[in-house]
Order: sequence, then structure tokens, then C-alpha cells
Amino acid sequence: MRTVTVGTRGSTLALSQTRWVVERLKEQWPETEFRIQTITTKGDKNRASLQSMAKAGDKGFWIKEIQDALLAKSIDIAVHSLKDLPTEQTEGLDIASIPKRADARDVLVGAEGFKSLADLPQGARIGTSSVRRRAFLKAFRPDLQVIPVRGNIETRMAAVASDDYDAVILAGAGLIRTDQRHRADEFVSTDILLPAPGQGALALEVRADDDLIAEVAYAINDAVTDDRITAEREFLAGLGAGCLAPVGAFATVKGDLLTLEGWVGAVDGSEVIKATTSGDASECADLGAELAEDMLSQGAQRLIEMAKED
Ligand SMILES: NCc1[nH]cc(CCC(=O)O)c1CC(=O)O
Repeated sequence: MRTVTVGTRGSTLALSQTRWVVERLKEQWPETEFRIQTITTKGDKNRASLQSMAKAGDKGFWIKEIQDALLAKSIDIAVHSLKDLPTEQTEGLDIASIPKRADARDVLVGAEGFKSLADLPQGARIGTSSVRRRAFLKAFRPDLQVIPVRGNIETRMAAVASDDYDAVILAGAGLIRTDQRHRADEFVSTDILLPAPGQGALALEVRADDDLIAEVAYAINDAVTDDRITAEREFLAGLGAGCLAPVGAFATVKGDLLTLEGWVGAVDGSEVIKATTSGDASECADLGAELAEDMLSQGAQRLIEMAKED
């Protein structure tokens, strides 16, 4: 029986979510052998300059080396955090499968006694390097001080134990997938922090001409997650924005009805443009594109440009 090589980054989160994927794949393909290969990316090597790479338009800093390994056939399937994957599809590659999404919300991890965003003391110091979180946090509570905290989940969790932060904000899915759900003090309501497009979801990327591998990956596709993510990413693409923009998007599905909410914020929280649309889930891509147009006509472009100059 052939062996399928699954590639990912070497971080705790990347490995945990790839093990999760491989377990699901094994259930579907018990005769196939899967092995995991870790790959170092530019983002792993050079965290300090992430923001400058983003400004230079280098969107693929978490994934470029992994995509190269796919194209070179040293791996067969790449597992990515969907929110890190640029909206433009890479030549020669396809997203073959989007497994069931974990909780998309951001979580608050507080220092001793700090258990919810609403109850934090005046002027509390919140760690996050995401412009989206900064914009929406400042809009919710202008008194909060938002302080950058870079690094992987471990580094950001350690920041709470230091005296420099009262709380940090992370993607809940990161804690869930590394068996640390209990460390989340609050799953922040999407009325306060709208998640990043694709947050909490994974993407299985394959070579576009490898039908056999695509079929292997597709066995764990989740149709509802797929529709939600398609709407959110079309919205992001329609805005002409990337994963480092102050943009939130969150789609939900009830029966055949998909509802998509989008926010674009000023980095200082002085303004947040919000809009919602809904329609048949089969129209998910059009719903995303329409919402982007709606928000561009309301001035979203100016806020996105403002964040790049920040
Ligand atoms: N940008 C880094 C990144 N990419 C995916 C996740 C978390 C898992 C996910 O959203 O699927 C994180 C960390 C974070 O935002 O806290």
C-alpha cells in the first residue's frame, strides 16, 4: 500500500492539527499509511520582521516552503491554518478539502483574577499583535492598552504569567487543538470580536493534477464549513485585503440559509464598519463578494489603507 506524506510547520499547533487531520484520514482510509513531515517556513525563521514582510506584500510567509515541497513532490498533502492561506490560489495547487471547523472565536486568557473582557480594570494591558483584534478591542473599550506580543502559542501564554500583560487574546481553536481549552477564561462573543476569515478552520492543499491524493483528502471535507469559509474568504478577497488587515468575517449556516457578517475597523478603534447579508448557502461565494462591495461603498478601503500605514 502506498504511503501519503503530510507536510506542515513544526510548531506545536501545526503538529497537533496535522495529527488530528491524519487521524481523521486514517479512519477513512485504513489501508493507507500516512506519515507527517515538518517544514520550516520564513515565518518560523524570522518572526521579528513579519509585519515588514506583510507590508512588502509577501503574503505567503507561513506557507511558501510548504507549497514548494508539494510542487517538488516531497510531500503529498499540506495542512495549513486556513486563515494564514492567501486568498489567491497558487498555480499548480488546489485546496482539496476543508475539514470540520473548530470554534472560530477568539479567547481571553487573563492573569490571576482577570476572567472577562468586560470586567477587566480600567486601562488593562492586553497582549495581541493582530490589527484586527486591536481595532475591535479599542472600539469595544477605548481605555484598554493594546500591547504587541509576538510568537507562537507558548510564548503568548507565557506573556500572561509575566508582569507585562493583564491578558492576551488568542484564537480559541489554537488552544482547543493543543488540548488547552481549559486555559481560556472567556470565549469572546462575536458581538465584540468578529473572528478572522477562516479562523478555526484547516485547509488540505494538494497538487492540482493529483486526483488520487485529492480524493484521499476530500474524504474529510465538511460541506458546511466549506460554504462558511468560501463566503468569508470571498469577502476578504473582494476587499482586496489579506490576513493582516483589520477585517473580521463570520458566516453561520442554518438549514440552507447562510448569514455572513463582516467588519472592517480603524486600527485605533475610532470606527468600525459593519454589514450583514444572507442567502442560500449554495450562493456562498456571491454573498461574500456582494458584502465586500457593500462595505467598499461605505468606505472600508480607507480603513484598510490606514492599517497599512500604521
Ligand atoms: N496567525 C497565526 C495563527 N494562525 C492560526 C492560528 C490559530 C488557529 C486558527 O485560527 O485556526 C493562529 C494563532 C492565533 O491567531 O492565535
